[in-house]
Amino acid sequence: MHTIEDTLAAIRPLDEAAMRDARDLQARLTKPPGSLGVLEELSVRLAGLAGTCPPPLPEPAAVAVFAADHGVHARGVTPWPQEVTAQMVANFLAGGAVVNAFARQVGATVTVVDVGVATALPEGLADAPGLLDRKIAPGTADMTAGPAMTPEQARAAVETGIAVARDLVDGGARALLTGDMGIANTTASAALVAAFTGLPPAEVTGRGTGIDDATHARKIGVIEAALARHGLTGGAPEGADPLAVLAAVGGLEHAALAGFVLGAAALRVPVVLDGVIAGSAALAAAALAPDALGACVAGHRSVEPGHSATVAHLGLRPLVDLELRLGEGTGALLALPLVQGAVRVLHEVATFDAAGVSDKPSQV
Ligand SMILES: O=C(O)c1ccc[n+]([C@@H]2O[C@H](COP(=O)([O-])O)[C@@H](O)[C@H]2O)c1
Ligand SMILES: Cc1cc2nc[nH]c2cc1C
Repeated sequence: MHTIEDTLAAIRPLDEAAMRDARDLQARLTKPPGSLGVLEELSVRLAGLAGTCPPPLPEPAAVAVFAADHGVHARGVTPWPQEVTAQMVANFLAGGAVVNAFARQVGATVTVVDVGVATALPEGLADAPGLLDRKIAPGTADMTAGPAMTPEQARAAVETGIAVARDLVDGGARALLTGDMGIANTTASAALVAAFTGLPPAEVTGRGTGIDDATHARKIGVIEAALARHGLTGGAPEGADPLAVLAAVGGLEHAALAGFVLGAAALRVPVVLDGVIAGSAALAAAALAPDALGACVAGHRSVEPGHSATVAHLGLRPLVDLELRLGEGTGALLALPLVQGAVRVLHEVATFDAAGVSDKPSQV
């Protein structure tokens, strides 16, 4: 059993010597210095994470799609019925969702982790390969009426995420990707972003799967009410326990994703984050262990305003910006070849010396 405490204790800063080696190597490769832009800094960071240069290629890759339902669904924050969470889990297991298509495109595996789906899965799916039944509760409670999770549920969900990260790495994965499925989870995400960044709900609440102006206004009001209920208006107070914030307004998938990020960081394996759900979970992970950010790569920039606020707060730069707002892990999967390419350069590109290429431009 890997507890939160063990995992936090194992998370260390990036290795400075490996990063120096990577910067030095980048400068000697047959390309103008800096010409790979953001990918150069990414390769340096992944060397620091691995503690060696070049770092291992981030492959094979594994997506974990954490699925759960939300009590706040009852407040009318999304047009979609709650049953769609279970129906999409069935679709993932049948290989018919966008996450499956994108995973096949890049050779990643998809593991669906039920941490809190409220509706029973269709007959015969309980034993499906690719499904982990780790249900902690049949959805959260309504965050406007009380805490979404008990402290025990929040802890169990974080430790489930840690265990899933460890099991995937034990199974050979060298890149972890976050995925999520949960009708109404953009409400919990926006509440977490507001709590961890201190920004007002009106600035960080988006339209999720697609909602009209009236529903959007109601969603903001619901988040304001939840924050007020839990003493989080204007942001969590200085010194607040991040686990308590997760329990107050988060989802079971958010807590599990926070654990997944912490688990990846403790194992020094890169974790490519998807959109606003993963981002809001990463805020919780970073509040628990700031050095966990060293393992995080922002795969893409989601349309959700709370996601831009999150990556700005965390100092992460999304690799892909395609106006996506799907979730499931789709944005992380699209970014994976960029992450792999960044590292492959350190393994395969010739140095000026070795290739006999002049390493200085002639003076003009
Ligand atoms: O990843 C994102 O940034 C993202 C943005 C908008 C929607 N989603 C997905 O849409 C679902 C939640 O939307 P909603 O409107 O029901 O809160 C959930 O299953 C998410 O995976 C995901
Ligand atoms: C159809 C559908 C697919 C999804 N995938 C992630 N969130 C989703 C929400 C809906 C509604």
